[in-house]
Amino acid sequence: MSTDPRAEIIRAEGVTKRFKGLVAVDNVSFVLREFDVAGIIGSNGAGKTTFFNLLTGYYPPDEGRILFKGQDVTAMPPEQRVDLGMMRTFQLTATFDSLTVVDNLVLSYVRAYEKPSLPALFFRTCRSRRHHPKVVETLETFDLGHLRDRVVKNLSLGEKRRLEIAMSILAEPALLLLDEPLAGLAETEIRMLLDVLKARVGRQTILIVEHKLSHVQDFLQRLTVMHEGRVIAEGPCEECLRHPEVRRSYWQIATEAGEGEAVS
Ligand SMILES: Nc1ncnc2c1ncn2[C@@H]1O[C@H](COP(=O)(O)OP(=O)(O)OP(=O)(O)O)[C@@H](O)[C@H]1O
Repeated sequence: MSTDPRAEIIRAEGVTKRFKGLVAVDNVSFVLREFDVAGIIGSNGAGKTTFFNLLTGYYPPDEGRILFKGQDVTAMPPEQRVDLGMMRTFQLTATFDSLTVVDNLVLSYVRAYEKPSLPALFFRTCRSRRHHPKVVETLETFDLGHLRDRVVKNLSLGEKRRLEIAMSILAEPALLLLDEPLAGLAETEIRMLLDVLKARVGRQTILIVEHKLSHVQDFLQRLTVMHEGRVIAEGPCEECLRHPEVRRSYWQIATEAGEGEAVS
């Protein structure tokens, strides 16, 4: 029994997911508490994205269960989990590409705070919320002001990813899940995004799947390392990276992250 007084945000209990003969996630248990900022790493095919998909409801587990803020959500579809406060980004971005940047932010704001009917969302509410302080502040924080009226399909990958994360943070979800948020970004964009994420530490519960461990290591409080569907190490980053099985299975990424001495 844990003595940590912080509220539990998400708990996975012995979850397993099989694809035909392949066990993609193998009996994984995992807990995140309020304001934890945690990362999941693992080599290609380790099961990270499948585990994300189990947490967020894109797949039902074959075994085990998922609890969100104490509620069993194992059979709940993704959109209902979003309504409960679980928000994720994707490796490939998920934005409304035929709308402008500001209208994407407005949709995120309205969905999170006003929950209108769909026609109201598009025809009435949007225009009147373009100057809402939360929307304006988010444009500034994410350096999206100059792109405010740009149609999203004309943005670069980095700009789109920034927008997607801005949309998620604007909604202030109880749990923010980021699937490789830095993939495909230039160094300056990475630095900008990391500054925004660091500013959320202590204010938001965040789970990040990220290959570029060196970038996120200094603000992750906890790391979970997966290999062939299993959790092989969990705890503070340095401790995990010293773990013998991690050193065996994960040395390429650890080396990329500047951990060459520790794992050679
Ligand atoms: N829909 C699916 N159907 C069949 N097999 C799948 C499916 N999704 C994932 N897999 C397999 O499950 C295993 C885990 O994949 P997953 O994408 O979760 O790993 P990952 O750690 O996220 O890898 P990467 O870092 O390459 O994204 C892999 O062997 C993959 O081929």
